[in-house]
Amino acid sequence: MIALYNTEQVYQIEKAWFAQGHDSFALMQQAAWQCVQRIIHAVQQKPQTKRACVWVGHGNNGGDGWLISHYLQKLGWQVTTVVMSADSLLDMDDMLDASDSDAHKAQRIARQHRDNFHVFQQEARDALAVHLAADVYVDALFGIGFDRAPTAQAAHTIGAFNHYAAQHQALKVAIDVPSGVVAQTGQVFDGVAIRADITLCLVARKQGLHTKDALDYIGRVTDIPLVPHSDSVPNAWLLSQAYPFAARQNNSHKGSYGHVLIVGGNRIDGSQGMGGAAILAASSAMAAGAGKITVACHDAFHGAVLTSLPDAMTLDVHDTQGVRGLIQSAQVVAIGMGLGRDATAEHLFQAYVQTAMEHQVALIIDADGLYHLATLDKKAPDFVQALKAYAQRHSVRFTPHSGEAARLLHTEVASIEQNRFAAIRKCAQHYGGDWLLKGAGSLVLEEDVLYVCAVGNAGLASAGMGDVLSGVNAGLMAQQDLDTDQRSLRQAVLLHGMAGDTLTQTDIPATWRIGQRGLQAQDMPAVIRHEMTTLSE
Ligand SMILES: NC(=O)C1=CN([C@@H]2O[C@H](COP(=O)(O)OP(=O)(O)OC[C@H]3O[C@@H](n4cnc5c(N)ncnc54)[C@H](O)[C@@H]3O)[C@@H](O)[C@H]2O)[C@@H](O)CC1
Repeated sequence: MIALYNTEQVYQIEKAWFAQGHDSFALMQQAAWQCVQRIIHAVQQKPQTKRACVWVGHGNNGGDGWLISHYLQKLGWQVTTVVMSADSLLDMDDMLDASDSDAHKAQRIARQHRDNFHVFQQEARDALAVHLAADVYVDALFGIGFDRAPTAQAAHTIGAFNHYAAQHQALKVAIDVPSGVVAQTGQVFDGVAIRADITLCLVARKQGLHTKDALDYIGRVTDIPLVPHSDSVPNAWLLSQAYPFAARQNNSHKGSYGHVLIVGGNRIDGSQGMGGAAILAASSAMAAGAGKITVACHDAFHGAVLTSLPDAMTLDVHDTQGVRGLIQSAQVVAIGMGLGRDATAEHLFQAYVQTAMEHQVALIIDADGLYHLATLDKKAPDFVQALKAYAQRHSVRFTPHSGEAARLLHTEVASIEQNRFAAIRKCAQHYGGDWLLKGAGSLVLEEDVLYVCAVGNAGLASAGMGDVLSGVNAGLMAQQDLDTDQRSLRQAVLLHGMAGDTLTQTDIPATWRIGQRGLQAQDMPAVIRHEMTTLSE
């Protein structure tokens, strides 16, 4: 797994390196030289490619850019350097002094050899355009220092970079982080960021590159580690490879693979029903290998459940005595998918979770279950505290998207989206247990270790996909013969994402292939089964 770092950690790694006596400007030179090597490698199929347009900002990322301009120039490339703002320009008559920043040293070196650059001005953008023909566009405007909404100047420069790079069909190479992407969080403000083909990530892989908006801007990421830092503990890990499954014992029976109880699929009188949520969860739990499934849903949906999944048993979700009895014999209760949000559903949720805790049954709380949990956090804090204490000793998984997480933390969705890494940690601190924060580049916090999921695609953004994920989660958790990793929350998230990717790949048999648009939750269970098989071979 690739280690992911937050920006403070990256600055810390650099600081520790300098504290050992290494020179910071030497590191910048090394960074720039290695970037140049990667750029040359990227265009090796087109040896005639020797025109670059390098856009530089005023921080150290810009320093990298000045040196990249200089080195490419030395290698015989035709280079145009575009400076974001005249404020960062040095007076070349001033002598170099000891207090010169690395970025200034870099600029000085580049300009001493060839004092030729253009300052970007939005008003004079068309006049500049004649100088901007190039095969490679290098983005050295901002790196990890970019931490807020862009100023007008920054936004105009980023916009112009994207515009002219597209006009010249240039390869777009971002140095360290595409400018406009916040390396800490993956956030992009109002779509203003460089759309890179390649991101050359310096020192350590930034956590924000793999989640949220960043996924649309990073292109292919290549690491340039520069300094050894294996002793630094990463903030998160990038998940891309599921664990293989062990073969089943010959001498086993359905009881060996666990009993999943799905509690959801309710219908509130006078409103629409949500039986499909329970059906999707149950089919997916079965596809993930659970031994037995019972679906506790509104009895209006029992026929539909049995039609689509004859292997399941059904029970009325309002039959509290019956459901409580079944909870005792289940390995896992997955509760909330289409459970409804009225007072009766809230009462059922609290009663069933209470019973699961009394009988030490593993829990997955999703969808309307999370809605009730947020309400009970205010209304019945003792219950929520008891669940938190229970989650310290037993497996409890919470699987919100940003909206549900916002409700659970009694805040706005925007504040979750601003920093999903912080939000998932807050959720776990408040409620205990293991967490999945769904969305592009889903985050998983399991046993206090943070992961970012690198599989899955926008096709999974459709109704019912969360129910499928809860089912996969429950199905894996129920199988006691599997080891901890194979039953883990991260394994469920990977399986779900991999199934989505398989369905939308272009190089698979036509019978399986579905595009991202139109991919349906009901397409998933069969492919989840296929992924399980692939992982078992
Ligand atoms: N010597 C070193 O420490 C090394 C640093 N390196 C480079 O240095 C970069 C980090 O440099 P810096 O810390 O100087 O940061 P940056 O160069 O990323 O940007 C810092 C500047 O951007 C401004 N800024 C931040 N957000 C803004 C916004 N929204 N709109 C407009 N201006 C904004 C800041 O006020 C600051 O002036 C790395 O990403 C990497 O590219 C590499 O050269 C490796 C070695």
